[in-house]
Amino acid sequence: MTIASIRRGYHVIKTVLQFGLDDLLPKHKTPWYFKLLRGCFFWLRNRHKDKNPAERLKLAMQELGPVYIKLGQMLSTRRDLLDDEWAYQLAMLQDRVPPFDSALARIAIEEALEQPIEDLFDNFDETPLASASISQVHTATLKSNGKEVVLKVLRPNVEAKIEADLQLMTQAANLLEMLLGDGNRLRPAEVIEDYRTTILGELNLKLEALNAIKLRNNFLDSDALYIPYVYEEHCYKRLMVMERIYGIPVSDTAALRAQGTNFKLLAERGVELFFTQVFRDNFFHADMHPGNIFISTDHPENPYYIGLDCGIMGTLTEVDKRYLAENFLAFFNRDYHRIAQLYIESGWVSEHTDVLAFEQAVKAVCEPMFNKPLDEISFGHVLLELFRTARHFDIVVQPQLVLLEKTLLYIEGLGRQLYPQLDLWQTAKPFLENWMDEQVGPKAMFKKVKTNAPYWADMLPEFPELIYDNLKLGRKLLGSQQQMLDKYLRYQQKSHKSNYLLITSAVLLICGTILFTQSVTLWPAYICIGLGCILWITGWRSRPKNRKF
Ligand SMILES: Nc1ncnc2c1ncn2[C@@H]1O[C@H](COP(=O)(O)OP(=O)(O)OP(=O)(O)O)[C@@H](O)[C@H]1O
Repeated sequence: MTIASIRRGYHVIKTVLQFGLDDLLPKHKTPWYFKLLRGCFFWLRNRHKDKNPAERLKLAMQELGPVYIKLGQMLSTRRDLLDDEWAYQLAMLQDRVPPFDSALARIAIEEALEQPIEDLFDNFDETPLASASISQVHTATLKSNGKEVVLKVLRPNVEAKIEADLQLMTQAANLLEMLLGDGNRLRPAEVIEDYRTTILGELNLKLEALNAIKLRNNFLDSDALYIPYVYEEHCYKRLMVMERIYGIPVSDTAALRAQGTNFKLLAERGVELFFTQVFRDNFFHADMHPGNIFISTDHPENPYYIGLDCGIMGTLTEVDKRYLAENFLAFFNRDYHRIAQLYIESGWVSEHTDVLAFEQAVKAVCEPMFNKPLDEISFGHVLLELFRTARHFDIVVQPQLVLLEKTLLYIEGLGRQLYPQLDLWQTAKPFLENWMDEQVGPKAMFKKVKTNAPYWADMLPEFPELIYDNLKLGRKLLGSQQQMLDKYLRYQQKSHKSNYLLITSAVLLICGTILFTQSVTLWPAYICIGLGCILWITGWRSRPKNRKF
């Protein structure tokens, strides 16, 4: 444990206690050791008694920085779990984090551009348009084409703050792995390591720009999602320049209602977007909190999403994708036996797991869900329950699926907010069935042949040469194998001969010694011993020296 992480740990405890977050725990349920620990920090009193608990939580997260703000952003989407005041306060973490000094923003932008802002932009607005966890956004007009743009610049020193928090989290995760029996199965250290890669990736705006360009290209003809144009030539590690968009934040349901938005279509398009990104493109936006999603204003009856902040993108392996799709389908079809089987086939649980017991456990979690009205079903709740169930079996938490689960939670929160009656199953099922058909049916076979055909056609002229080379290689291999065999046989022959001589010499030496001690005439003893010595020397010298063939 480093000094920096001890200091940071103390800062976290101090913030939690000074914003009175310990008061949020019900008194009668607080364990004695927790009360004892609280007593040890008696000088850290709640200094914000005048504010309500939700506001205190928001302020504490703001104080603690980006890693905690991101956690707050995620929580803010769970309106089904939180009261309105809590969700309202946490939603402010999405784009209303206190801004940093505009003079610092100007310096950072000019450092990245290596020239004054005014050389490239007109109307640079010193007052930020928005200020979020990682960055601050300023508006301007691009001199070269007169288009409105935004300049997104990283907060000063944000990397060091995140690194300190990650170190602390890693240490906490290591401790957890040591303390908890099933800590290893949950792989907290690995999950944190994965989060580290993701969040550090978000600190590189050049990477974010490339992600945005890729996502934009994937949805260029889509009527469900629009990604703003990115000016790649003006993007750097700490600065990104892109088209300014106008839209209504997805969380502003009052404004959306006022413009007559078709909520049902919007919610269905949200689900469709999730599955298209995961299964069709294998490239999904993994930071879909409402601060990053806007709704178009041009055709409210046919609305589309506008996506920002492509810092965190997820991908899955082909195998995981396939098992996931099958899992979803089995789930929609209430085929719990198949779910249990899939978990074993994919290696997510040990092959020694009792399939029947596991199937029953999964059924116990999922079945009650189907008996509830749609607006009471929570995927988040099911995931949580499945996770708890998993602890009784040998389930290893897959880090690559954690991002996906988080995205699913966002989507659920969003869908719930827009259109509570949304039938997730009916919207997703046809899409998945179609995708599975494309993966395994004759269509898939045809597609694979079609995809590989140009490659095979390219290779065709080289076939005779390849065949000739392979035959030559085969002959060469055969030759060297024969050589190896010959060497081995010679080694064996030498070894047998030497062993034979050594054993005979030993017999002669023993006989010679006996004759020497027992008989009156000594010359037979001398002959035996002499012969024994000669044979021993010959046998020893004829030992094979090299065991390498
Ligand atoms: N192209 C744009 N046009 C208009 N407003 C924008 C644009 N890009 C960003 N914004 C505004 O800036 C806010 C913050 O942007 P963004 O989410 O990209 O920053 P961030 O620091 O990565 O935030 P997060 O906390 O989500 O990580 C957005 O919520 C939005 O209000």
